[in-house]
Amino acid sequence: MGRDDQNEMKVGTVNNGFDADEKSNETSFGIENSKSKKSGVQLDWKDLTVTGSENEQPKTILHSVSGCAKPGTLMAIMGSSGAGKSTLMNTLTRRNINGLTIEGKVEVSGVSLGEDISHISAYIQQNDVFIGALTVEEHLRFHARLKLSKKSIKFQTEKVLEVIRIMGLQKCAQTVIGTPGLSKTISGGEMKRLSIASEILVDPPIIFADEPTSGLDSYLASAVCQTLKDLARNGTTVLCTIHQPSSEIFDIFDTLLLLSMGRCVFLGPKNEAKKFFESTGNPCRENYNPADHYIWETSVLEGKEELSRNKILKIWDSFNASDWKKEVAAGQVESIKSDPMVTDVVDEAKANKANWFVSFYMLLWRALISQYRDKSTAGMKFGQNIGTAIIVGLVYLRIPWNANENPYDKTDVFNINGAIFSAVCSFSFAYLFLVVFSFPRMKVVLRREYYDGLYPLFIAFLTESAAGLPFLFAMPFLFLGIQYCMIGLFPSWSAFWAMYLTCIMIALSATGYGYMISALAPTIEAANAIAPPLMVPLLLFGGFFLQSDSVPPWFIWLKYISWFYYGAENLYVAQWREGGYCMEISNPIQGFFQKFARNGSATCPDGPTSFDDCCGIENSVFVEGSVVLEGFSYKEEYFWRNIGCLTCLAVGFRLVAYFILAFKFRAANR
Ligand SMILES: Nc1ncnc2c1ncn2[C@@H]1O[C@H](COP(=O)(O)OP(=O)(O)OP(=O)(O)O)[C@@H](O)[C@H]1O
Repeated sequence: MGRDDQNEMKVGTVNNGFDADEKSNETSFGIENSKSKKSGVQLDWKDLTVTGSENEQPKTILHSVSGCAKPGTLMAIMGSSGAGKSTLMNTLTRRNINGLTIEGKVEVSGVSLGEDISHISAYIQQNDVFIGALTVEEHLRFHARLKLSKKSIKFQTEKVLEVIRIMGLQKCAQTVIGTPGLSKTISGGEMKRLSIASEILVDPPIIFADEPTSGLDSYLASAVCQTLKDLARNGTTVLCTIHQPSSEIFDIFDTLLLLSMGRCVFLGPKNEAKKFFESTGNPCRENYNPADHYIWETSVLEGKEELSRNKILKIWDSFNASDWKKEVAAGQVESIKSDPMVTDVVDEAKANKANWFVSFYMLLWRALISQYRDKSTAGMKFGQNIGTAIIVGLVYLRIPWNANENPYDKTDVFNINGAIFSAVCSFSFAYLFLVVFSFPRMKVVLRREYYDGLYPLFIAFLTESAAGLPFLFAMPFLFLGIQYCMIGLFPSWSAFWAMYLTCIMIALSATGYGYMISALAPTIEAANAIAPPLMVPLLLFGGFFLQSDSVPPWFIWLKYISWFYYGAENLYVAQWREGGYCMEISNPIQGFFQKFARNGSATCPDGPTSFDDCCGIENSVFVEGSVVLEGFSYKEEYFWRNIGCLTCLAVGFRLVAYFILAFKFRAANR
């Protein structure tokens, strides 16, 4: 069978038709039985022993668990809390296994896939994770573009509409998903259905569902399980952990895997479990929910721990000696011959994944939509910038500079330097805090999508940085414009553009540092706590508070990674390289000597005039801006060197941030 045929078959798994053998799917969301079932794959796990550690002592979580799940069946994985359900699911899907030692084999139709199992399976996790700003349909389109990238847009669109119909999401297709706790969201049931919809877009041969009914009412829980059953009926192998299902929901499942104390105490057809428990001397009472009975009988009861453990071990022994166990072993033998179709499906899934360009485009699209829709945050960022500019402007308010009518005087020099210092500080803090929560905030989504193989990490990082650029370019323009009007900075276009370029570079460096902190911090609270102490040393050694020469030698390196150091020098240079100020001289003799001492540097901008008539102010001399720069040891010729250094910082901080993220998201942390 060619790949296209296989694909046609997979795509055609949902069509109009109804299998009379099956129970009516009146509560499902509407997957109808396929006329042509896909061939499907079998999942086997053999002698899985999983060891973790507790109080630095090794702890066996799963004890030689074996089993198989056949195509076309819906398996319930049940057990009391702590029985090992999630560990088994994680081991099978190769997720969240950091710190665990795993022995044994997991095979898909006889092929050991390792981490590639993610290409052939879908994992519907317990917590639904979405970017809240997207609508239901946009979210599915995003997934379709990344997972079915090699298919035409028409195909992707049809697939999206199909899963919307299958999962009964038509009513909320255009509704924004929302963020729990922050904004109005679609309902819990709709979220769960959307999670399933995003996973079945590619029609995976295996579906793992971890507690898909948690938090749903009985009708929705039953509908979700029936939907999984319908997917199974069409040839998918479905495994589902479930907690205390009602008898109606339990009835939907085909097979039961019961875990207790990390041991498989039953695996077989659901209806046979009753016989098995009877055979162990623990029959289920009439009219009692069998699922509750099985869990109760295999739970370690408080106050009767020893008794319960002995009983569970007896049940385990009975199962190991039973025909059901033999059947499991026999079922596994069938799949020992590897099926080459499995590697074809994996290759096809990999080939269908988006390339870097499409991934970048889609992630950028999603990030920009999120920014655009999140009006309150965008408004806050905008308001914070404008507000800061106005406050600094009001504090240092001054009529614009004019060579003849309103030249700077000594107080203006002091104020303007203060204003520039305040601007660099407020600017830096504002931009750093603009991005410092990025990764803790998107960590959950990023983690899930990256480990699902949806896109490479560096693309996610690049788009996160790129999405903020319009803001980074626009805001300094507005900020500087306001400052220019209110503070009366030196009014020349060359000074303005030099300041604008420097402000952009400061913003890029500060955001780079922000991304670094963001990548380091595990939570939003941690990012909030560590950002100021990590920024203050750069501010202190940036040259405002300590002259460069007096920086202690062991802190000297801090100066070189401080954007304050390069940025402030450039802003002062831009302000003072063209202008100057008028200094009143109360004593003409003192003025003469000052002028003489400066070797003629105190002159009027319009040419030499008498020192007592500078800039139209009597008894004053014009002091060139270079004198102000000299006071700070700033040099005009360092302007481009500083821009170069700021560029290195902006890139360098981002690279460090990326490497921190890559370390956190390494394969061993899956
Ligand atoms: N990484 C780990 N290191 C050490 N012990 C672990 C680790 N992961 C899980 N455990 C322990 O293994 C046991 C089984 O955990 P698991 O989460 O698989 O149970 P569960 O059946 O899914 O429980 P629940 O229904 O409450 O989610 C628990 O006692 C748990 O504390």
